[in-house]
Amino acid sequence: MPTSTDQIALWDPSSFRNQPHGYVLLLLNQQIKDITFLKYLWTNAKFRVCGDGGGNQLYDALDEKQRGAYTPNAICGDLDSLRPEVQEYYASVGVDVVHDPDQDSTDFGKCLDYIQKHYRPSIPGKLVDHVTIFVYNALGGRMDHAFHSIHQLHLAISQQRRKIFLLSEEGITFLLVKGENQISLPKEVFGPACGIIPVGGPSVITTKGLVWDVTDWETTFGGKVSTSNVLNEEVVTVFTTEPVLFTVEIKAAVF
Ligand SMILES: Nc1ncnc2c1ncn2[C@@H]1O[C@H](COP(=O)(O)OP(=O)(O)OP(=O)(O)O)[C@@H](O)[C@H]1O
Ligand SMILES: Cc1ncc(C[n+]2csc(CCO)c2C)c(N)n1
Repeated sequence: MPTSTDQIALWDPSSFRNQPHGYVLLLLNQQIKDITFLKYLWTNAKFRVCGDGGGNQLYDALDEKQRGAYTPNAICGDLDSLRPEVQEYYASVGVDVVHDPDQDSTDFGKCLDYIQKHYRPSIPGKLVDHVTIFVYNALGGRMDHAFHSIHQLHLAISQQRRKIFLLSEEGITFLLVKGENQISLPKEVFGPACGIIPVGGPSVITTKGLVWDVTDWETTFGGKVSTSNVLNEEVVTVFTTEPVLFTVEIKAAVF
């Protein structure tokens, strides 16, 4: 869940740049396109987990000299993708390698369970009531995996203590909740292109801060969907009757 004040859900997708109480970085199994971006995310994160073959991707993206500076807290999954030499290396440097053979749940889900069990966000003198998780490389590969990632965003709404952002070098995607959402989108980080996608079924939305704003606009697949929209302000407000996906480009200059 986002931070909320008086029923307004507040979203800060640029918090991967610097977050006072830290965030969790979850690395999935897709090729790392830009290691500079991953290193940037890594440095600001407080806790890092790889989903199964995500461990191979990390291992392969770094040379021997750099590898020791980028060791995750854990690698979790059914471990059918993690190569033996990669597993051996990370186990030997103290990474918690967790094998869960269950074939009714995904490595992504197993990683979220691990994070819930092992990571408590903290900030001195302040109550932190949710965990922010940036998931790197959750979209854009196999379509069933991409939809599973979107499914995890829906699960996170009912699991109120979790706020998940799916991000890559290209953009960031997250699920807006029913009601009013206020999204902070600094223009040096995001844009111009964005979209609002009714992944959970028909919804009625009202927006403020976009070039093509809409009012009481029914959105549904087969009806109308706002893609190729453009940011017009640094704070965008979306009122929605059902959860809808918000997606926005990240500027390469950020990292
Ligand atoms: N091509 C991809 N696109 C998007 N996400 C991916 C892709 N490949 C893997 N993932 C994510 O990374 C996690 C770990 O991937 P890995 O390939 O190790 O899993 P897997 O258990 O072998 O997958 P499966 O059995 O579904 O093929 C997956 O649970 C999935 O969330
Ligand atoms: C209805 C149904 N569909 C697919 C799977 C397969 N499956 C889902 S998660 C998972 C593990 C992937 O690492 C596997 C193999 C299932 N069990 N039940």
